[in-house]
Amino acid sequence: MEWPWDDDDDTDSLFDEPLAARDNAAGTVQASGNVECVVNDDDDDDADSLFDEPAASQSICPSALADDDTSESSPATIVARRSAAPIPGLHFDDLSPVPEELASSVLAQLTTQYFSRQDGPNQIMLFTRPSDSLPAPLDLLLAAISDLLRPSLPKEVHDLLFAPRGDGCARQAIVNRYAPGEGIVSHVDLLGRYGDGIAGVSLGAGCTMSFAPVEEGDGEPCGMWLPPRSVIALEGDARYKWTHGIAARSYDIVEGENGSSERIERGTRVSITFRWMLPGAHVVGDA
Ligand SMILES: O=C(O)CCC(=O)C(=O)O
Ligand SMILES: [Fe+2]
Repeated sequence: MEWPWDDDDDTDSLFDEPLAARDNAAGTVQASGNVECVVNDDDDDDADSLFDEPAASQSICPSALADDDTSESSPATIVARRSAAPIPGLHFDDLSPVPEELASSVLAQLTTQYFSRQDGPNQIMLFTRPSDSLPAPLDLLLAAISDLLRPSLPKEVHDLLFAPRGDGCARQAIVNRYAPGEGIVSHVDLLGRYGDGIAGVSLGAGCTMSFAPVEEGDGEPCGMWLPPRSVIALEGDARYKWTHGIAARSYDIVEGENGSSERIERGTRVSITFRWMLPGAHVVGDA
């Protein structure tokens, strides 16, 4: 079996499509046990980089690009809601956060392992082979959010997100670290790589996630505040017919009490996004 990172000159590379290029994109691969880890960690103009595609669909923006955007029509002036946006397939329950002890322990372990250098990577992609598990902290987090969401999700949605796959699908976890002022360009997660059922956890600081329909007229764009330790799940329309993104700002404007709004300064946020690779999408070339 050949893995995508075995040959990053291959035009069939997993990363030929705009995936997750960030301002400091390059791409080195570290292997640890059964998990492959792609680290996005320095400036690189090399066209053979794993991340050499233009950042059209997903890119993390450096603060210089869009911070301090105060124009009236800018997303900064959209007041983010605190409850789930009315988008079919978007699941969000602010009342069931990841337990504090687990959240701090996972955040500490991820920070030590991947983000210990200030000028180091801000994005880590971890791929398992089908039937293997993720590194321990992420595996624990995944099990915890599966338990947390079980009571509030329809069974078929819970199964889509968490049930072990018999179809050879591999798990992918992407860990993003955002300093205040950084965001991610609005996008739909790659259709040719990832399946349905995406779960995201916010650790450290919160942020506003923006949503907009892919087809104009399918709904109103909106912002949703994701507090620290919250979990969001996207499936169906929310995964396929709506974009999600995070404006590159150092603060958010969020619904307050009694119709008021409040300004919340951003802190460093670490997000973990769990996805399924499509059957066979982890294999490149001849299997
Ligand atoms: O940071 C987040 O919560 C979103 C990350 C994301 O959308 C992605 O990596 O595709
Ligand atoms: Fe995404």
